[in-house]
Amino acid sequence: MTTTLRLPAPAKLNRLLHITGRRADGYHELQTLFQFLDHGDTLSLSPRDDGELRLTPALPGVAAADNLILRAARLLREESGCTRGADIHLQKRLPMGGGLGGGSSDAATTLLGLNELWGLGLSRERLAALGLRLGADVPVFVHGHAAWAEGIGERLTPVELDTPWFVVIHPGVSVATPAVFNAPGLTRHTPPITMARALREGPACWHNDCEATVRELYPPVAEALDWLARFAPTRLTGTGACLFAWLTNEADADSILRRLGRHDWQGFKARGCNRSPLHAVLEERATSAS
Ligand SMILES: C[C@](O)(CO)[C@H](O)COP(=O)(O)OP(=O)(O)OC[C@H]1O[C@@H](n2ccc(N)nc2=O)[C@H](O)[C@@H]1O
Ligand SMILES: Nc1ncnc2c1ncn2[C@@H]1O[C@H](COP(=O)(O)OP(=O)(O)OP(=O)(O)O)[C@@H](O)[C@H]1O
Repeated sequence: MTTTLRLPAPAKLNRLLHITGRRADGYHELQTLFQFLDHGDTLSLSPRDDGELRLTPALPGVAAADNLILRAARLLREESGCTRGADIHLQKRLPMGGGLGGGSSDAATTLLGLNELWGLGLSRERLAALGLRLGADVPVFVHGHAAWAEGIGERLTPVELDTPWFVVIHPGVSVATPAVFNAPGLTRHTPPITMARALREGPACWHNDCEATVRELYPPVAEALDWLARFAPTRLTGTGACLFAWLTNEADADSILRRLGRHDWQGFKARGCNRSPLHAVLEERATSAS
């Protein structure tokens, strides 16, 4: 019987994103608070004995060789010496270039899922280090806990945040992360704050340093930010294009979504989670197997 692992690849939000410097290699030093959503992509993974790695369906505009799922699978094989293959099916829900970390989350789910399916036994630390070679956002998805992050986003301290309802809007444009980080006008020198202060003061001291640049480069994002802020406090996630507002109850989220009514904007509601839905599924599996 073939084992198929069906695993979530949740979205993340950057509840704040402060840029505090730029390294010699061009990457930016940041401070951010990552939190997961109970909404995301789903991957189904089954082993193949002929060594082939197959992914369906193809993602529009992404060559198979560049797909982070296949890159993660190949990296894991190179590092472990494993020669097995896999069939991977991706149910994509997260918009690409949305700031929700969809590609990074798919990569992390692939690393954890194939580690289990192929019986490799690599530690979370080792998988996170491999993930960092694929993207700055991959390690938090591998570790699976809401986190205060520094460095380029890889130095993680687990935190417990409030878990409100969120309304997330995608304003119909795709933002290229490098275009934002390379913009001359980007704020790059926000004074660092301590994690203790960020947690003590809460959203009053949380902002996203990419917002001004993204507003300028992508006017539909600016329009959506202004619209959503009429109802509740609103921020950009990552480098956009998605933005989110937080609400104390689900009914308020529903009420905002009913007013959305624009065909070029897509919106959804989701609950914030401090533990990744991926890790919840993997731990449930481990418990029921023991
Ligand atoms: C903005 C965030 O989403 C916040 O969580 C991430 O820092 C971006 O993470 P990511 O999409 O995994 O980004 P990567 O694929 O590693 O980098 C894409 C490009 O963004 C820029 N980049 C990214 C992360 C970072 N800390 N500094 C950067 O300058 C670099 O030009 C890099 O070539
Ligand atoms: N499996 C994948 N899913 C999504 N994008 C992928 C995948 N593989 C490669 N990519 C490429 O990575 C780019 C960034 O995708 P992603 O969905 O992670 O963006 P994002 O949400 O803006 O990420 P971040 O918040 O980490 O900046 C896409 O535009 C696409 O070209």
